[in-house]
Amino acid sequence: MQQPNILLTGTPGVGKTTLGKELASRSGLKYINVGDLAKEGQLYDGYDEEYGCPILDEDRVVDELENQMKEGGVIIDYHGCDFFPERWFHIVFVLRTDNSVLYKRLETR
Ligand SMILES: Nc1ncnc2c1ncn2[C@@H]1O[C@H](COP(=O)(O)OP(=O)(O)O)[C@@H](O)[C@H]1O
Repeated sequence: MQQPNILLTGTPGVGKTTLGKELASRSGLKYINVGDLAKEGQLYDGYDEEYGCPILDEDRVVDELENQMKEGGVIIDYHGCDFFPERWFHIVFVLRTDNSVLYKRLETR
């Protein structure tokens, strides 16, 4: 039977990376941080001057991940989710935390 694909999404600082890595180490599933993947492969399409960050090339990210997602057993970590094909995931977790907690966490970034 194919192993599940899991999406962990939610606002930055909410705990996706922490949970994703822990889950991967306990389950043997593969953890993929989309931000890191984009950085490694330079999967960008321009630069956002307003936010001061590169713009993710969503189509190239999807192409890059397609084969692994077909195989299964992948935990995806990303704060966005609207550009991922729905068919990829067996379950989606939207992590949430109190805004005051989040604020303190993001202050240190
Ligand atoms: N369940 C948790 N309880 C307390 N602190 C947490 C928890 N999950 C994550 N953190 C802390 O919050 C910060 C942000 O977590 P991180 O996993 O990097 O979030 P994200 O990947 O969503 O940006 C880190 O300092 C981490 O140690």
